[in-house]
Amino acid sequence: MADEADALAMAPGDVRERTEKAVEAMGFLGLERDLVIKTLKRLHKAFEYSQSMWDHVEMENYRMLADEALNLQTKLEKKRERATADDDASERPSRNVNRAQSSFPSTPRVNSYPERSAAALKALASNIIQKEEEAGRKKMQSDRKVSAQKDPSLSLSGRGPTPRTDGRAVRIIDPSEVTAARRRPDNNIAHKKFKQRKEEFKPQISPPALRAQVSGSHDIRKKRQRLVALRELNEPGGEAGEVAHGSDHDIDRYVKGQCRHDDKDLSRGFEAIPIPIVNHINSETLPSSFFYIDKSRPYEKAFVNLAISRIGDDDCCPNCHNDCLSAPYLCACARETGGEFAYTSDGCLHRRYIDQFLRIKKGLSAERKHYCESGFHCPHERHKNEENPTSCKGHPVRDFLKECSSKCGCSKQCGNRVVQRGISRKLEVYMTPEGKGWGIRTLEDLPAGAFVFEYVGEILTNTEMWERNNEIIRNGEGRHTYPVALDGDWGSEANLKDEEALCLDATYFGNVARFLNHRCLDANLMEMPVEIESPDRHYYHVAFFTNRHVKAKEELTWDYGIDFGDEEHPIPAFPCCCGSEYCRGKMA
Ligand SMILES: C[S@@+](CC[C@H](N)C(=O)[O-])C[C@H]1O[C@@H](n2cnc3c(N)ncnc32)[C@H](O)[C@@H]1O
Repeated sequence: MADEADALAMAPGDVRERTEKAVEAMGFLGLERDLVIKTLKRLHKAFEYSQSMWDHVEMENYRMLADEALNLQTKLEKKRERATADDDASERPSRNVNRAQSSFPSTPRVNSYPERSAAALKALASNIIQKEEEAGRKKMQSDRKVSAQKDPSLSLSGRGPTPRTDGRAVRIIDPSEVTAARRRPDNNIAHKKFKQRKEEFKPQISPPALRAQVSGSHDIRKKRQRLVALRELNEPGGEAGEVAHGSDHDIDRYVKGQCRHDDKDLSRGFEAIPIPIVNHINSETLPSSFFYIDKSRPYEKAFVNLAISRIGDDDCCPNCHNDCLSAPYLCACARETGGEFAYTSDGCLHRRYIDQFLRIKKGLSAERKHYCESGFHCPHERHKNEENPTSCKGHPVRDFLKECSSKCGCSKQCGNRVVQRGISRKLEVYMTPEGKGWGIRTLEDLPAGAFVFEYVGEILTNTEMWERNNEIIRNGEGRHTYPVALDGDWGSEANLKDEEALCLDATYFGNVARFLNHRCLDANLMEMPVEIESPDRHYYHVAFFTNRHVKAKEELTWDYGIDFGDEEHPIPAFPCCCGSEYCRGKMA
């Protein structure tokens, strides 16, 4: 029974349901969904991602959540006010995280809800946790006394809380102690506001009805649904139990969807060919915080304009039929690639692109570079040291591939539509034996120039990406994000703002390319920028092609272009174990 209750608390469906209930309850107070989700994340973190957070959140009609949401609202309002003031004072907001943190003014605010810092919230949570543990210990001691009287061999004296299979300690909650620990003086504004709003709702919803709506814990039907969901999650490949190790992103994840990886097909049928997941090395499973998507999507603020009206008559071939490659004339879509299509009739990238790539890699051809016009406004450089930015080190000039698009008259099978048709090669995600974590290998021989996959992820502005990285640094998670800058055209834009420059991040949402490992210099894949829907090259596709023949079962690799010696980079590079004779990132 105890196990069942425990497992119930960990079921992702349960977390999602509880999140929704909390959002709904706060909606009655006029608190917005985004704010509530953010607050839940803060609480989640403050409770060290323990599922016991939910018990506290749901107590007393979500009183704690209402308090914290109002705290956060005040904080965000203050931040917005400050940002507006800063905007007036200077044109560009600060990007240096460390400085931004330390220079946060702490001016008291009049007529606002008292603000609580993350540290204070953490202190509050640890106070509650301590109380719980104390209560748990007391309860265990008394339980032990009873059990010892019944069966002396069950005595666990001196061992502390019972370890769970997931490594976290079980906390036995005594609600009366917890409530006492959280009780606040009567002049608690949030509580008053909450009570007042509850009064306002009285005519429409009686307190028991509200309670049923916001909690559902007494609703037998809901309980049964939870149990069914739990049973499903306990099937092989399910992720029951993983939630206990969740991060800040968990709540987002449960709001956005569930991540259950199917060992038979990572893509859940979204790709034409299934992508199996195999692990013959250890017992690790794929990260549950990763969700497979087959097409890139903007995260929040990225401006991606794919309007048909932006495709000019010169950028498409409306008069073509079937296959542009076998037409007796060269259509407009070949003009972009120098009057020749980029693909051969067997669907591979033309040899000239591979040769050019290899020449550049081997240093035989000078890499052409674009330099940001004003030098010091390079998005790559300016965040490193805002006070004293380094000048633009140049962006490689990329030869874009251009595929036929929605305004072209050819068919989906046209030879100039390779990347947009998606993955067509047999691939496998597997646990690498060299300690690189998961990797990708091909299950079939691939000729040179074969399209393998594109890099799919969330489309973020540079600002959003830095915020995401900084959050990871602040949380001391020691994790990496997996962004790829869409910098193919940065060099041609003067004063490109961080709010406009884009990148793809596949850390949480992405396709199989997210498991592509790095190899120094002699990797077998090369990346190519591809223009499909948008001729402006602000947003484009990053496609991977083989640069040589690759044998079945070989790992697919890419040279990330990491500068392993870059000490200014806020996230240290991983010690490389690519095994290449040209390795630049080996540990000493
Ligand atoms: C894009 S992910 C690739 C998938 C990753 N291996 C995984 O298990 O999720 C990049 C991360 O993989 C690991 N990695 C990639 N190439 C590596 C290499 N050559 N040596 C060691 N670790 C590597 C690093 O941890 C890096 O941050």
